[in-house]
Amino acid sequence: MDSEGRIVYANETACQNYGYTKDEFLSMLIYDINRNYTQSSYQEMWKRFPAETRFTLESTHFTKSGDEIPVEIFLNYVEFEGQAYNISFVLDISERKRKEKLLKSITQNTTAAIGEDYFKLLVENITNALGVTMAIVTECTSAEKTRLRTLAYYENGQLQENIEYDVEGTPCEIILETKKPYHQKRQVGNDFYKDEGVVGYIGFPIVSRTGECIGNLALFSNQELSISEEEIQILNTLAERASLEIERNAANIKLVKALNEVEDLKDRLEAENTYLQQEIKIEHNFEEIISHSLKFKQVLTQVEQVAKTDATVLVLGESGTGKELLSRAVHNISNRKNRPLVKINCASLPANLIESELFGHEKGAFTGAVMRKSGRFELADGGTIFLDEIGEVPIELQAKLLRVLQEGEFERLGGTKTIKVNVRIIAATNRELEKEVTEGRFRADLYYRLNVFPIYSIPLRERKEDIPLLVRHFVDKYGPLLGKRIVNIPKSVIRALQTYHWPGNIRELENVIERAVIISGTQKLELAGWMPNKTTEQSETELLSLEDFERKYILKVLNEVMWRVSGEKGAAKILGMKPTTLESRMKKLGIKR
Ligand SMILES: Nc1ncnc2c1ncn2[C@@H]1O[C@H](COP(=O)(O)OP(=O)(O)OP(=O)(O)O)[C@@H](O)[C@H]1O
Repeated sequence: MDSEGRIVYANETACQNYGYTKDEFLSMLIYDINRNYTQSSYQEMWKRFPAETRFTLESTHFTKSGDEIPVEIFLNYVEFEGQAYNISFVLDISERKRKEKLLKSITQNTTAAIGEDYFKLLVENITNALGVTMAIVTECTSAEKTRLRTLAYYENGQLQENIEYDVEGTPCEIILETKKPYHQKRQVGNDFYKDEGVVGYIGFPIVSRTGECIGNLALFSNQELSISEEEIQILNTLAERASLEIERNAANIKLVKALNEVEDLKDRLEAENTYLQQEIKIEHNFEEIISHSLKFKQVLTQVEQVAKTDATVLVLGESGTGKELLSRAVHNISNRKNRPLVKINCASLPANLIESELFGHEKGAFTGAVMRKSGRFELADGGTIFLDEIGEVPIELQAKLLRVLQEGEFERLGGTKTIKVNVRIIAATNRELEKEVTEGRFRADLYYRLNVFPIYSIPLRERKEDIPLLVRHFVDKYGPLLGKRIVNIPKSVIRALQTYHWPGNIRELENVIERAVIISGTQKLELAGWMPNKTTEQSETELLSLEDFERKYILKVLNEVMWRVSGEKGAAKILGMKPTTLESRMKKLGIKR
């Protein structure tokens, strides 16, 4: 064409593509096929000549049938016989434009998607838009960047299972090293891909905010893979977005983890709170361990010694001797005193419930487990657990208990997650554990683990010198509660109490005093009908000769039947002997009314 826009020559291909004959062309102006031009804009363009002799433009051309075709025009300035001409080579770029349009639409299609969904949509849309064989988005599995894991993988018209692979020798390796896009139009330098029939490759680095290459976006093609600058730019933008999504994913994982931790803590606090509220309702008087007997002082010294350590403590002794009181004292003067002391009475729960009480359970672990529940070990984390009546723990559960003692870990019932706790253990029992071990009811290994620091709680009958103090203590405790002011505790009362052998120990004494406070009519403590028959009774644990035992038993029966020897309700009948035999036996044993 010339400077006026007149077409002076058109070749065969132009005629074919535009649908005009050569003659028709020669009578046409450039504006007939390029409707974007006005006379002045054509002049503007022409002004670039002759300073620039060749340049490129993108525009659209119309065919004779009215189709608008996107074109790339390579303009060339020539002078011929004193005339200036522009020779344009026109390239139909419909296909490229179509792809670009599709690629642009990916940005729109994926704006709403996040995380994994974004990656999936991305590879699917890219594969379809560019007509490549497969597309992947990957992430490095470690800081060394030797392996990549796909976050989404699309091939053969569908999403594939994610894979992980070594980067060495793959084109992805080059991207990770250079942090730049890498394009192989028709010659992928990798045997593996060749085997797969891959010839074209283009990959883009996925770079984190800190400038690190954390993965890539890669396209593989079984045909030559030509790609325009614009397409490269779009793909780069998509890779940038992928980087944000990878970071969002990582942040999400952290967030979910943190949320779970918060949930766990919340559960624990709630459970701890409920537990502590129950505990507050239970009355404690551990501040006051009443004693001045030397023997008991030694016990208290032991309590002090062991409290400072984290050692497991086993408190042994008869019922009612103050084992729980001592256990609480250990906790209260230990470094864990500001964390809870969590108690569980192993005798008060059915065997199947002890496990879930101790270790907690997951939702649905058994019928009725409608919610996840933390166990007492979790509640006691950082504090102390008091396992009362440890001798009652079913043998099946003892191994699990041993594991907590040894490793500090366990799983919730129905759960697989191992929970680690830092709990100090205090166990108490009135059973002879050694005997339980020999008889196979208690695991030896658990016994040795528990028996690290045994403390023997002394029976009251072995420290009768404490009785006056204890009586005073309980009188002062119950007097105000019962609206009584008892000032005087007669020596005779104390003496009577001291002659009794107290099988129920301090708990029994406490009950007797409470009752005495109730029945005392004056400011003087009265035992009323409690003592007479029992004061002289022998200790149950005392071993007697057969003769002494016979005497004691006959006396007991005689007392029961008001000393009637013969008759239906007489002692002889109960003892299964003739009245005369009983009388002579009484005589021999020196039994008189
Ligand atoms: N030294 C003491 N001073 C004051 N009160 C005491 C003392 N020892 C025990 N008691 C009281 O006696 C009662 C029984 O004590 P505790 O429950 O500690 O005994 P235990 O040995 O754990 O009993 P069991 O084996 O039956 O569980 C509690 O009311 C406790 O407060």
